[in-house]
Amino acid sequence: MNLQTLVVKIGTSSLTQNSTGNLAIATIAALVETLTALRHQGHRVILVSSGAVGVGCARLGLKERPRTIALKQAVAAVGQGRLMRVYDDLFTTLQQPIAQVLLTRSDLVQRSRYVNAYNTFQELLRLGVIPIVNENDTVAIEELKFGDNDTLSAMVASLVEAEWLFLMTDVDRLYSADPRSNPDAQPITLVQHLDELRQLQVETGGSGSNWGTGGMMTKIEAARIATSAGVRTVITSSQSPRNLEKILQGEAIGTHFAPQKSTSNARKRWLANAVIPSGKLYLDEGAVRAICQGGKSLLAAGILEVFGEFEPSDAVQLCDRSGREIARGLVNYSSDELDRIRGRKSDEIPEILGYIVADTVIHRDNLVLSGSSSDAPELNNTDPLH
Ligand SMILES: Nc1ncnc2c1ncn2[C@@H]1O[C@H](COP(=O)(O)OP(=O)(O)O)[C@@H](O)[C@H]1O
Ligand SMILES: N[C@@H](CCC(=O)OP(=O)(O)O)C(=O)O
Repeated sequence: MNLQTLVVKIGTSSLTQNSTGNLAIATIAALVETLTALRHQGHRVILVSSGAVGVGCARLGLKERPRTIALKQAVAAVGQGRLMRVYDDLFTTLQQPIAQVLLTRSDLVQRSRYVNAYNTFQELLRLGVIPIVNENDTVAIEELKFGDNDTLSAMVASLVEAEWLFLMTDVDRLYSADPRSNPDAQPITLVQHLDELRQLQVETGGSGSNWGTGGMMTKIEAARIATSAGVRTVITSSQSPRNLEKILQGEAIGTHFAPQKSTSNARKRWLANAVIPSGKLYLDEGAVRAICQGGKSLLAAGILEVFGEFEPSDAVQLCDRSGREIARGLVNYSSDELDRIRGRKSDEIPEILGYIVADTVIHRDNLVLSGSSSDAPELNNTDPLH
């Protein structure tokens, strides 16, 4: 059998009972059995588990999700420990070692911490451990949060170069609208490209339970991140974890999102998926063409407008005249400097600024196309991860 890296995400609505918020023990036990079986078959398995806030609420007798950030962070601290205790008891029964990995967005934004997280996951997987990942809710600050575990799981799948991301939830697949409120909603089984969902006018609604967050919206965003990193993504029911094995054997269960051609360059994957842009550059048609079709670096001459405040080495979005993002990259100049040199030739930079940092505003090595990063010509791979 083809041994693969699998990231499995399970949401609060599946881990807890909607009416009481208590743990759904049977679901968790079935999941633990399945993941252990997949491990024994030789697959490398990572579980991204929500539930800290939900379990914390149940433990403290709170009847709804906390609304203030401080309360949510406190409740998550109560719930995370209990959740891990349950997982450890069940996995230990099957002699399967696990590890707790708590991440915040800032752990992936900074390149050195991203590489460090990558190395830690590789060691855990090499040791045969199933890492159980959650957002570090207790310390995550608003601007540096994943905010939902669908996004977190997609970023983890991209980080570890997984073959599969399974988003296990309380519906069996994606529908054209929320099946709870629309009995006529049509099931969607295969999405070759996310543009199809726009054409089908899929409604993503809110969460189906009192405890889940984001509903289908965050799952589709997760599918976008994962598939653009080359990870096949499946939305499937948490009620039948054994289905994961059937899906791996080729059965068409759930909604499948086909992987897109992705860059093999790990640094570019980090740039495309993990960094948070601090600004935006609007480019003229010539610059858009040079970047999208020619695989060229960005020069100051092609920049029309500069938005946001940023420093050299920060990430920015590159947009065409209409504001559509075409690429992301790490700048050689600050926003103040770019405001002064935009639209000007590179040989004019020393005269305008009194110095020159680089001929390019963004070198092609630090640039990745949005959507299908693979369109950019591949470069020599000098990345420490490869
Ligand atoms: N188009 C759709 N197709 C399927 N489910 C949808 C759709 N739009 C909204 N939903 C709702 O999304 C819910 C799952 O999201 P959520 O409660 O956030 O789950 P989780 O806790 O697993 O992340 C479903 O119960 C369903 O009611
Ligand atoms: N980190 C949070 C999970 C937030 C979240 O995304 O929840 P869900 O939509 O149920 O996957 C927790 O453990 O409660």
